[in-house]
Amino acid sequence: MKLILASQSPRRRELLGQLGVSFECCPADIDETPLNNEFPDAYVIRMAMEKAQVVAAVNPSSWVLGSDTSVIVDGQILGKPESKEHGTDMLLSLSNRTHEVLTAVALVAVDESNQHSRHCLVKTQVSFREISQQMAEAYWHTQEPADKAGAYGIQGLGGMLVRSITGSYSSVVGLPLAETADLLMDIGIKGWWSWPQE
Ligand SMILES: Cc1cn([C@H]2C[C@H](O)[C@@H](COP(=O)(O)OP(=O)(O)OP(=O)(O)O)O2)c(=O)[nH]c1=O
Repeated sequence: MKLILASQSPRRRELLGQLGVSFECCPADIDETPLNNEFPDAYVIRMAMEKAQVVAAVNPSSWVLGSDTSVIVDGQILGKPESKEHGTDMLLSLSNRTHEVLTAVALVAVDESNQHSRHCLVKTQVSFREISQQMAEAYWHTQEPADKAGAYGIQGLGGMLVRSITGSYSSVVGLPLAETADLLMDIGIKGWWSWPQE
């Protein structure tokens, strides 16, 4: 069965490519507003499922992979920043402490009237150095934080903010590779681990 990545994120495309699977991309446009009092775990799983479901609905008999990454601090869900002030405030709220990055991955397939699905949730702890107001503003002006949850990118200039990480690096960047490979193996999609050895 065909695999479709329900994402517009170049990082997710690159990460999924690292598994050596064949896939197409189709962005999923959904409302990413958390529900009232929605717990972070439930929120990211719901987002990943909805992204996969909207694309699966118009692509029957394909497996569709949706994913969502959010930064959690003091129980608050930090998505992507909406303005410079929002972005710098987000970053400063992460200064000199540890936060959690949650990434959910969902696989959905629709055939006739049945929906098949499975998902996983990966939690990673990230500890930041102290960040000054001046540093937060300078980082905002690099344009790197604008499209990233928590207003930073561990894989870019934002890497110098990170003192330590416990968990999955690829999950922080947007797609946990080991866990995604587990889900794909489970539905029989082959990656580089199945390539011929000649
Ligand atoms: C914390 C962190 C997040 N991110 C990114 C991963 C996600 O792409 C993004 C969080 O937003 P998401 O809503 O998870 O994803 P997206 O809108 O970029 O893509 P799509 O919904 O189409 O799949 O933040 C990094 O690239 N580096 C980081 O260090």
